[in-house]
Amino acid sequence: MTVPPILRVEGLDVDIAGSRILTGVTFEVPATGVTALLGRNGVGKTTTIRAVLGLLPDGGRVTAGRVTFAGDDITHEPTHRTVRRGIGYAPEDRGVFAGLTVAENLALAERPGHEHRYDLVHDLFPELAARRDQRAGTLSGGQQQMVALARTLLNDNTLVVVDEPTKGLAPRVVTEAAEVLERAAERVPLLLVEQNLAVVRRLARSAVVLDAGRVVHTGDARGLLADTARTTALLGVGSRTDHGAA
Ligand SMILES: Nc1ncnc2c1ncn2[C@@H]1O[C@H](COP(=O)(O)OP(=O)(O)OP(=O)(O)O)[C@@H](O)[C@H]1O
Repeated sequence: MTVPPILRVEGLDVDIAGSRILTGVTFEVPATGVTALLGRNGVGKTTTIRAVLGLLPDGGRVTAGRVTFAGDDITHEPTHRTVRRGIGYAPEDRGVFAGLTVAENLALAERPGHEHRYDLVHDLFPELAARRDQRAGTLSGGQQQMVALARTLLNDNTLVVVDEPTKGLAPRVVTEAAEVLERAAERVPLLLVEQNLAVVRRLARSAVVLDAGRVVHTGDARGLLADTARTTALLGVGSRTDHGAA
């Protein structure tokens, strides 16, 4: 029996401030494993995620197409309702409250009516348990990324969206982040925006590639990355490559 995708994006057009940013974006996220959303800088990866979550900036709107989550149309739904359906989101800027402790940052993410998986979070991130009373603003970038991920795993989400989790991290920390993402993906499907191709190679089963606001490739991630010429053509030589995910 084929398991239906957890997320389906069909023919999505998005305008921001009168400019067309996404055109006919169509892809599916399987209900298990990691799906990588790839592409050069500025091609529309974050906009795609934000459109799914109802988080487009002022002046941004979905002008055509449909987003379906677990079989339900969520296209024009407010973010709080979409999130309550079970989508966790770790944004690119991590969204950590610097003045609050680790424990307070986690508590803020608790969603009424959901089971809170502190057992899972402390198992995946023992360091956060040890640093529970430390202000989040004094954590390293890698530790703040852990807080952002931990918040998405605390509630029993059925999809977690992670935007550039390894950006700006030292190679050793990238490896740690990749390990945590790999373990998280055993529990919940991930839609992952990632420019470090070693991380993508390690984690992703399928890949969606955007270029200039359009999908230019969907399919098996490792097959794509094994084809150097195609990878270079689609992602450019400027993509961060094989640092720190081994
Ligand atoms: N608030 C906004 N106002 C105007 N244009 C925007 C806004 N947000 C995004 N854009 C434009 O939309 C396009 C896609 O941006 P987006 O951030 O989605 O790309 P990206 O693939 O995530 O890039 P990066 O890898 O640099 O994060 C860019 O041309 C960007 O300038």
